[in-house]
Amino acid sequence: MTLSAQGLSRRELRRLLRQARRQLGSSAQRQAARKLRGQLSHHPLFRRARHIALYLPNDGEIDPRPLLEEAQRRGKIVYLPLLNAWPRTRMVFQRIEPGEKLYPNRFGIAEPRPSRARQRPTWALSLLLMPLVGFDPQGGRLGMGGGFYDRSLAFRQRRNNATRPVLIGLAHECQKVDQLPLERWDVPLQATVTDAGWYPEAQSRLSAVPD
Ligand SMILES: Nc1nc2c(c(=O)[nH]1)N(C=O)[C@@H](CNc1ccc(C(=O)N[C@@H](CCC(=O)O)C(=O)O)cc1)CN2
Ligand SMILES: Nc1ncnc2c1ncn2[C@@H]1O[C@H](COP(=O)(O)OP(=O)(O)OP(=O)(O)O)[C@@H](O)[C@H]1O
Repeated sequence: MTLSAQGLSRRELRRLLRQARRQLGSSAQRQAARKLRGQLSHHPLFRRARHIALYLPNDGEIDPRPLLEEAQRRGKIVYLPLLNAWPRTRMVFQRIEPGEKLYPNRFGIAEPRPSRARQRPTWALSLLLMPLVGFDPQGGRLGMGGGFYDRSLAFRQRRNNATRPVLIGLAHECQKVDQLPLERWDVPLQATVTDAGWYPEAQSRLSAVPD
């Protein structure tokens, strides 16, 4: 079942889709997280990426922690988003180590203590696995509304031949929408992966990755 976005504003879509993902119970969440790892962990995009950014789940988001642990086991370098104290609209990516102590940010999402030496510019990441509120099979993405990811990726608009990082959205199947209304600053995703599969479907067979 796919939700039709027709006639709905971004605000209304956010409310409906956040509600849908929050309604998933803890066993459904655990199963979705396991299936998500199954969808990605053997894929060349994941296997060949060395610098991978993920997130810690919030507000019913699909849980990428099994993938995060898999990446650490394989010796990859793992990054989490870190909100800047100033300007507050900026977000950077900072590497974390297994077992590192994390602290809640102003939204209650755990993040590492700021350390400039451990941050990597977004354009130098291999793979960015992004949280989202809604997606469409054409690469459209709807976020929480803060514009944090869009701003971090604005360099893509200026250099639209940039191949790094590969942008992949992670979501529950219930976050799929037929077609999202796009804004001028929206950066398209190369693919979205859910517990049920890849969108567009052909990406599941893709093997080339720039690094
Ligand atoms: N897991 C995760 N981490 C992330 C993001 C995300 O979407 N998911 N972000 C992606 O941008 C950034 C944080 N952005 C966020 C934006 C809004 C809210 C949020 O819960 N807003 C509440 C209002 C809370 C408040 O103002 O105190 C709400 O809208 O209900 C959370 C995170 C960085 N880290
Ligand atoms: N490149 C940018 N430069 C400046 N402002 C931006 C940029 N991208 C987005 N914004 C601002 O961020 C706000 C939120 O954008 P939008 O509703 O698209 O967020 P989102 O994609 O849902 O959130 P996120 O990117 O954090 O997941 C908008 O009001 C927009 O003005």
